[in-house]
Amino acid sequence: MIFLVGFMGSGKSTVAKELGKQLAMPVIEMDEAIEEEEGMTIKTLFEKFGESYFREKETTFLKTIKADSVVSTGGGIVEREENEIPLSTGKVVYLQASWETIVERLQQDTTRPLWNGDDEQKKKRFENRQGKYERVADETVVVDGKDSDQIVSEIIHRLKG
Ligand SMILES: Nc1ncnc2c1ncn2[C@@H]1O[C@H](COP(=O)(O)OP(=O)(O)OP(=O)(O)O)[C@@H](O)[C@H]1O
Ligand SMILES: O=C(O)C1=C[C@@H](O)[C@@H](O)[C@H](O)C1
Ligand SMILES: [Mg+2]
Repeated sequence: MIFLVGFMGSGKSTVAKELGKQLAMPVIEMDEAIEEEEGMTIKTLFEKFGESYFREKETTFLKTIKADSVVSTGGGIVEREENEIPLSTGKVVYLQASWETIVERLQQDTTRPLWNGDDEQKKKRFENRQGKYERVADETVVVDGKDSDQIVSEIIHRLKG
């Protein structure tokens, strides 16, 4: 199992697709799976039931993953300490993006419920998460200025070595 972790916009979904292809492994997109299960977008889920409801679903879903796969986790997977147990059953790869890269990529985004409010609030969340991603990571790959092919090659190289 390979778990990709990182902040919103770090490229987990994009990289997971390519990595799955190259390693011939199935890809699990946690956000999409939860949206399917709940029959609504994450944005609506947050609006209707709040963040803690979503976190509950996220933890439950994470625990059910059994197949050897590339898992694109939600950006907030490190918000709950108990998620570290299922994460530790696989290799955790942290896609580390700078604040500037995240802002550039998500400038126009309106789909992510926690990508709202003022910049200071968003940056605080970003900074607060850094240590948490590092704590769960087996490998950290810096993604700034790299395309997804480069990132995928680097992940494969690291996991082999
Ligand atoms: N290496 C890259 N270089 C440039 N743009 C990228 C790269 N990887 C992803 N992107 C772009 O950045 C945006 C966010 O990428 P993506 O959805 O893969 O992030 P994510 O980590 O899955 O985010 P979330 O945690 O919110 O699901 C997308 O518009 C995507 O096309
Ligand atoms: O960073 C976060 O807390 C989130 C990231 C997304 O992947 C979604 O899981 C959701 O929007 C929450
Ligand atoms: Mg994603």
